[in-house]
Amino acid sequence: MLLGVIADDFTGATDIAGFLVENGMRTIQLNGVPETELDIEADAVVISLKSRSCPVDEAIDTSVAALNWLQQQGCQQFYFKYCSTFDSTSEGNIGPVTDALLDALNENFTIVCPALPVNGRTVFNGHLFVMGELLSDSGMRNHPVTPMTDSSLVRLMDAQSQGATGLVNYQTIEQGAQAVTEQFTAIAQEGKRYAVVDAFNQLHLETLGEAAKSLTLITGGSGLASGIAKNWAEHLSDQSSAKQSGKPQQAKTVVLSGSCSVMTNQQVANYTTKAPHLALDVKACLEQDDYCESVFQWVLENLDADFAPMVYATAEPGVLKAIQTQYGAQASSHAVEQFFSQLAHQLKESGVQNFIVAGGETSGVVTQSLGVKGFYIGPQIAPGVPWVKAIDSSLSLALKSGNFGDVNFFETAQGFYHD
Ligand SMILES: Nc1ncnc2c1ncn2[C@@H]1O[C@H](COP(=O)(O)OP(=O)(O)O)[C@@H](O)[C@H]1O
Ligand SMILES: O=C(O)[C@@H](O)C(=O)COP(=O)(O)O
Repeated sequence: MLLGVIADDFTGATDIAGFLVENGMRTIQLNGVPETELDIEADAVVISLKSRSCPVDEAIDTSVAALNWLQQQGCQQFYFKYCSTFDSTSEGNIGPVTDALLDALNENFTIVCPALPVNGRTVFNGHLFVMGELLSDSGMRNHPVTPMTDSSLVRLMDAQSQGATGLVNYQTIEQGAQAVTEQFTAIAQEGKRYAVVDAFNQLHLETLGEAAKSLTLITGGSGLASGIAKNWAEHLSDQSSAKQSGKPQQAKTVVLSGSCSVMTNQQVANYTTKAPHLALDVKACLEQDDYCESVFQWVLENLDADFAPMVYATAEPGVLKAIQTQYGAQASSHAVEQFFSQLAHQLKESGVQNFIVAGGETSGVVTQSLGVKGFYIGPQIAPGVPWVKAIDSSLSLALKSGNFGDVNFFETAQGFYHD
């Protein structure tokens, strides 16, 4: 095993796993740190955690446990994968986890690279942009769990971490990998532990990948994965069969959407014109014991429609705010997550095999309730969203990050089935 990835949520994990596979690495994704011995044949292993918004101590403990396991498997380089929109709570888990991983590895320097230009996430002079808008002006300012109101990565990292942060801007990156590596050394010599790196196109990421070759720990979004995978090219064998094992089969399918992101709102609105759909009643989730049972029955009645039935909690910012004011942000999001967890479990028991899920946190609870230990990575439905197939059952999942995919995503995903 060459590369070990620690991802802070489930959609984030499938996102980077998809890019590693696309770039020739045989990749397996595991849900949490395995408790038993696993016989794995892979170039890269991605461990998905649910550590983006949990308490800091828990995020540190699970991340370091994942690192230890990956070290035991012989991994030589480690990648802490977080969101391309740097999603973190006000206290922040990205800084503390980065510090803990550096300490555990006995290293004193790493980079901070959330850029994912193919999905409109770019970094310019240390500021993060989403589709051309500053992060703090984008839909991310209204995120239900991790609202992002600052776009300066240097400021965010300084506020969350123990060390100081430097910047490698695009002018240096455009001079090539050698110049970037020298800048890393200069920043480290100033006593800084992290360098935020600019990147607003694929070429920047390729240069950064080359420059990061000798770093033991890399932190970032999935964009840098292609550059990192290329560094391992000479060690890789044929990997087409691994991609084949991740393909979904024609089977009963359901769409579950627990994301309130801007793109998911558009995708849900579009899909309601084509497929049976049911909007979740958050009040009923919180107060009515038999609510899940009634939604479950509705799904069963609609499984034979041309397009899979969709249950969604997805709401526009105004509606979401009203719900959060009435019931509390934490209580309502917890109730919605618990609802999807229970519903997914019941649907699996009744024979549904394909789950298309929107939302990172939502994907986390659904995957856990389905009891899947790990995945083979299949074809990409959209950049950063591959179909994945359970290693221990016939379940297939499409775990979509809130803002990924185009408006037809739910429909497009169902076009990948084979008999
Ligand atoms: N209508 C709603 N009311 C309250 N909370 C909601 C609602 N819809 C979704 N949520 C919560 O918002 C969070 C969305 O996060 P997530 O699933 O990670 O989506 P994304 O990928 O868009 O960030 C989840 O915790 C979910 O339960
Ligand atoms: O990097 C990204 O944007 C994604 O991989 C990701 O982490 C998305 O998280 P959610 O928006 O919570 O799905």
